[in-house]
Amino acid sequence: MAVLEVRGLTVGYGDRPALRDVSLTVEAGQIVGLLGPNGAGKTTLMGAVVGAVRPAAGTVRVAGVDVGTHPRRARSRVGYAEQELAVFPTLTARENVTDWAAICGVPRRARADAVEETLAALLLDEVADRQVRTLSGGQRRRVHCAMATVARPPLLLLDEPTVGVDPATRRAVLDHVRELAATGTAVCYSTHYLPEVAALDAMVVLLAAGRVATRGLVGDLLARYGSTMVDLRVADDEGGTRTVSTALSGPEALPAVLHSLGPDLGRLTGLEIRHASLDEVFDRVVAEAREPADVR
Ligand SMILES: Nc1ncnc2c1ncn2[C@@H]1O[C@H](COP(=O)(O)OP(=O)(O)OP(=O)(O)O)[C@@H](O)[C@H]1O
Repeated sequence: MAVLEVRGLTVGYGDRPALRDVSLTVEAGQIVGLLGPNGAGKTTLMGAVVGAVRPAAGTVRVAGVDVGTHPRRARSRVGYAEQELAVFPTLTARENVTDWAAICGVPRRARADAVEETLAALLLDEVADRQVRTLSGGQRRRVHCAMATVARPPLLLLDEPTVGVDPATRRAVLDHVRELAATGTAVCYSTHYLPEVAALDAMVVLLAAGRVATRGLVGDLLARYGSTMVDLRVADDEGGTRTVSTALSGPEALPAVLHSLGPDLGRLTGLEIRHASLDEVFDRVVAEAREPADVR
């Protein structure tokens, strides 16, 4: 079942388009990784899903409820951790999460268990009784994330939830997201860290300049756009080496690639042929999606 259904969504800020004819669905239990360079429209899309941004065209439905016509009912089905932290600094971590659970309608008898489970999942139990203003940036972000997930909403929107967190915490956030998806939560997860999307085995929706540039599972995208790369290591004047990376269409193209080094060919110290990384695929798709008029 589609928990989030976005159809033909177009949003502008003044006369500046931020989203153009974007459609996507997130099914129950599915994780969609929303990727795209700065300004691609990821936050705007989430804003439209929670009814904070009014579209110029298109529709958004959450669990079958139209955001345009029933914004409150739709909003009550969404847990949203926006990019900006929204935590009460003088309340403890536990109080923040408990109060939010109450606001979201988690019944009183189930509240304490839901709060403790969520705090534990995000490795916050040891700091749960400290005022949030005394916590580190990464801990605060986890409290913010816990507030979005504590009510187990049908749809979870996480906007760059791992910014500034350490590797152990990142793993905890990813595990928590995976567990929620396994119990049927539909997740829309925006990030600039491509390995996270791969670790979540998410369906990638890549936005560029307000449009869906491509979509697919990570493996499919690598197969579709991934090329063979050659890294040429060339000695520089300072006694070090620099690496020149180029896409290689096939073995027969290698002489031409070497030739392109010109006089530097005599300084070649090594070469390696490898598959393109996810980052290189991402750069290529974004570059191909960008229209001349979009370059600013
Ligand atoms: N409140 C606003 N008023 C005017 N323009 C805005 C506003 N919010 C966003 N924009 C513009 O809309 C476009 C999309 O911005 P958005 O924040 O949705 O991108 P993003 O993909 O989330 O970027 P980032 O990766 O930097 O978070 C950008 O060109 C941005 O400058």
